[in-house]
Amino acid sequence: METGTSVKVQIYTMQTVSEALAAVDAGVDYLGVTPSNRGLPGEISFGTAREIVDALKGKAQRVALSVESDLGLIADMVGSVRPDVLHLCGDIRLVTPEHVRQLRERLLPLYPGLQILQAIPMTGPEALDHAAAFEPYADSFILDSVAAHIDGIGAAGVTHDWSLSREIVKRSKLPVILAGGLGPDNVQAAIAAVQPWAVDSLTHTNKPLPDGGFRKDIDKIAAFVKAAKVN
Ligand SMILES: O=C(O)c1ccccc1N[C@@H]1O[C@H](COP(=O)(O)O)[C@@H](O)[C@H]1O
Repeated sequence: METGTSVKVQIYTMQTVSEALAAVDAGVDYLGVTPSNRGLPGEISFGTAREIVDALKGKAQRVALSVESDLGLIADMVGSVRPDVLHLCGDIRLVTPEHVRQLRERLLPLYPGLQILQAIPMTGPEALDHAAAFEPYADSFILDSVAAHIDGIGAAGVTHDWSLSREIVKRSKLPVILAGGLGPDNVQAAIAAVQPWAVDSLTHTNKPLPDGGFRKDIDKIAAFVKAAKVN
C-alpha cells in the first residue's frame, strides 16, 4: 500500500471500463470490482473484471473483492482478474487468520506484489480482537459495516460505531480504510472522527437504475473525493 499525507479514496464497484476511467478522472486512487456470481451488488464476470483491471493499469490501484470461503475459488479469481489488491470480505469464521496466511503462501509466489486487504466486520468491541488476529497476515484493513441480507462484510450502506474504528486505527500498524455508509455528506466527519488512511464508498456514490441495479454517479464520486481530500 502506498502511504502519504492525503487521505486516499477507494470506490466500489466498477461495472464497465468507461465508468472506471471516469472515476479515475474524478481523482479516485483505488477502484474496486466485484467478480462474482452470487448476486452481490454490482457483481460482474471475471472476464469483465479483467477488462477493467487491464484498462486501469498505470492509472489507479486495482482492487477485487471476494466473499468466498473456498481458498481455491479465491485463488482462481485472483488468477483470472489479476488485481493489485485482493480484498477479503467473506465470513471471518470461515476465512480465518490461518487461512489468510495460507492464501499468502499460495498467491504471493505466483503474483509478487499482490496486497491483501482484510475486511473487519464492525459489529461491536470484538472487532478490536479480530483486527489484532488478522494483523500479521494482512497488508491493510477495511473496517466495514455488515448487512444481514448481503453475503460477506460490507455493502451495507450504513455507518457503524466510529469510536471502535478510531481505536483500531490507533492500535494497528497497518493502513486502515474506513468503509460503511460513507458518501459526500458524511465523509469529512468520518475522517475527523476516525483519522483513517483511506475512505471507501459504494451505496452513497451510486445512481440507482429502474431495474434495481445501479451505475456509479460520477458527480457524487467527484464530491466525495473533494470532501475527503480537503482534510
Ligand atoms: O461491493 C460489493 O458488492 C460488496 C459485496 C459484499 C461485501 C462487500 C462489498 N463491498 C464493499 O463494501 C463497502 C461499503 O459499502 P457501502 O458504502 O456501505 O454501501 C464497499 O465500498 C466495498 O468496499
